[in-house]
Amino acid sequence: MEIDQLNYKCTPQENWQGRTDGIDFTQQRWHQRIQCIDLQQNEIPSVASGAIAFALIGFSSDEGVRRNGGRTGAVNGPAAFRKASANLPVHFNEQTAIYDLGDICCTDGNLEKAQHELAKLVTSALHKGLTPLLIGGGHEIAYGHYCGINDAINPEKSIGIINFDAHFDLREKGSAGFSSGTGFLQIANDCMQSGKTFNYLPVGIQKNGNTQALFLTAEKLGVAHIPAALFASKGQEEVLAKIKVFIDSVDHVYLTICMDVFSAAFSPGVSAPAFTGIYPDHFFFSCLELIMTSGKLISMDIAELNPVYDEADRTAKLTAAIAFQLLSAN
Ligand SMILES: N=CN[C@@H](CCC(=O)O)C(=O)O
Ligand SMILES: [Mn+2]
Ligand SMILES: [Mn+2]
Repeated sequence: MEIDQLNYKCTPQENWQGRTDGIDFTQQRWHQRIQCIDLQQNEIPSVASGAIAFALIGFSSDEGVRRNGGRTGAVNGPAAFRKASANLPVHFNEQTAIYDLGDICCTDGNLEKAQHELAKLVTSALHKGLTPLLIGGGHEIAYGHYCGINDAINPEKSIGIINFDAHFDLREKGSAGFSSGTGFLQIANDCMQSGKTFNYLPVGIQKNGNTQALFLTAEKLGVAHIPAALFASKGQEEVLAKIKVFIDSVDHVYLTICMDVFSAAFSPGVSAPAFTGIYPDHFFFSCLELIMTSGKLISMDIAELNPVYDEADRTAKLTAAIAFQLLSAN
């Protein structure tokens, strides 16, 4: 595929370094399995039908958070993620391939261009039969990611967006332009223009992280959200039931996880920490399980990992643990 070199950085294979217990498959860790592809030299590998392959793609951008007046640093999220996940033990099948396709970068303030390059890469990876896992970067990753999915699928089919996030990210374009807080309103507007239904389920929403105006925008758009408070044990069945009903109502699911959905105790390395956020406990992982086993998950991302504010790498390690779950199901 054509990729603008100004927006692209391949991952050198030697960046995947870690502990080596042995070379037998059962002894391996991620750094021994992940294959880096330089998209300026090589095509995205095709996947044989029936085989499973994931495309790891970084979105190295601070621009959306900067425009949104937040704390920058997520530009180095993809690098922190690779470092934190290199030693993860391999629990996927020997036939499963994981390609690191490198980073789409925004270095010149032109966020729209970087999102466009990201969308093109996502579309190409999906056309080749890969399942993308994107690592941000700010939550401006979502708009580029969605556009790429939308371009890849049969236009008759619907996309449902499940967003684990403390925030709606349904802001109007600000004086600095579109940002990390506007992505889902941009998608809603695109849907409106093309006559598509906007299927959006924000999960883990905090009252103390969103203005009344944002709740009203969600209501006007017909967006039903799952509040963080419902993650308390008495609400858990309802959370699972609501996610299931949403999945049943769409053809494809795009999963996006904003690392600030978690309590700041677990996820301090983000722009806008949620002090009353959800816990990354077994219940959270059972929500992921429900989505992963639906057979509808087309593409996923994890956004807002910001190593500048991380403590003892715990947000990076949590991001890695979520990716581990997402990639180890088969
Ligand atoms: N992607 C983040 N969005 C949040 C950030 C909130 C904040 O910085 O306090 C938002 O715009 O609402
Ligand atoms: Mn967000
Ligand atoms: Mn958020």
